[in-house]
Amino acid sequence: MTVTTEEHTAAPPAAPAGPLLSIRGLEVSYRRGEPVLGGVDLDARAGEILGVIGETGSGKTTLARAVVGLAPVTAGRITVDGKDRTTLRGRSLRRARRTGAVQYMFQDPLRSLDPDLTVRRLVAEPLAVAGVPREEREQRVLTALDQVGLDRSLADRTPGRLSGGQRQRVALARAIVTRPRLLLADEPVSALDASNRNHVLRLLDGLRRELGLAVVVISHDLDSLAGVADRIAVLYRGQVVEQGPAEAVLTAPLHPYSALLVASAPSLDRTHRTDLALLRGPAAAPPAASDCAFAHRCPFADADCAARPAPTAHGPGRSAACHHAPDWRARLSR
Ligand SMILES: Nc1ncnc2c1ncn2[C@@H]1O[C@H](COP(=O)(O)OP(=O)(O)OP(=O)(O)O)[C@@H](O)[C@H]1O
Repeated sequence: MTVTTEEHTAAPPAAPAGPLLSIRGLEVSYRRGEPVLGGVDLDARAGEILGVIGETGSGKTTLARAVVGLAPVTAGRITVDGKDRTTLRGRSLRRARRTGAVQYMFQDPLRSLDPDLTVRRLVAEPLAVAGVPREEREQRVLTALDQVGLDRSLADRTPGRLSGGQRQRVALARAIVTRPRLLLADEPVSALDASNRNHVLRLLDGLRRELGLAVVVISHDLDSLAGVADRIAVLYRGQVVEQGPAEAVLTAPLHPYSALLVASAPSLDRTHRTDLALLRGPAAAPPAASDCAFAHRCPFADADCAARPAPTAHGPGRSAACHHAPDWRARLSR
């Protein structure tokens, strides 16, 4: 599949010195609830794919929604291209959304695409919202369809007459048609079969390279992030417990929870299969009151784990929030 950039002949904008997306100390609480995100720090650079992995309910969707101003941020700061988005309200928030510089691809394309609109209109909609002149829209729509490998002959179909993979491409075309700087893709392949999954992941890979996009791919499935993410952040109960280069996280996880995910992923486990029994086994006896999100499930928890572990650097761009990150692995072989 080719990803064309007919209209994007200009080189992608030079990558800014800092990250395109920067999240610091992000807290989100829904009304009367416990914080769903409790102090998240994350960065994504232009041209990079950041994978965010976590089990159901860990706060992945909330994280993406917070970036686009759809979740109640109670503390922290989110900047995109150096501009603070957490302070945007009312008209300035609507104006920022309309530009389409940050795009959020919803989890379920069947539910997020209006069933009565044709592909042409669905993809043109964000352009109309962004104020792109009508006469430019048709060409931009066709270019976006080409970019996601969707045959132009499908432009007059409605979502109900498309396959799951085609619908996901329509959602992707809608997301890139405004030439965003940042794309948040929420479970973009979870509803697809293996072949379509690979196509969509390759598309994301091509698009971020050719358009210089920062892409955040949210997934509960480590296998689908493995081939595409440059870096991976592991979310557990609203906290980033580990982040780092994908290869490092996947081959030598520093947090026991990441290790459990890696050892459980069918196509990933290479060396840690024997760890699984211990990692899945009964928790140690964590302190009665522990601020570590994982202590209640952790086979290595002890008195040290009463306090919440601060994310500690373990090399460039690598951190883990675990008191025992340096030593738990040694205990596996005992
Ligand atoms: N609008 C809301 N109001 C109240 N609670 C919410 C709301 N949206 C999400 N939550 C709660 O926040 C927590 C995190 O939900 P979120 O959807 O962010 O998790 P997730 O990791 O994306 O899960 P999944 O993989 O199942 O989509 C859950 O406990 C959920 O019930």
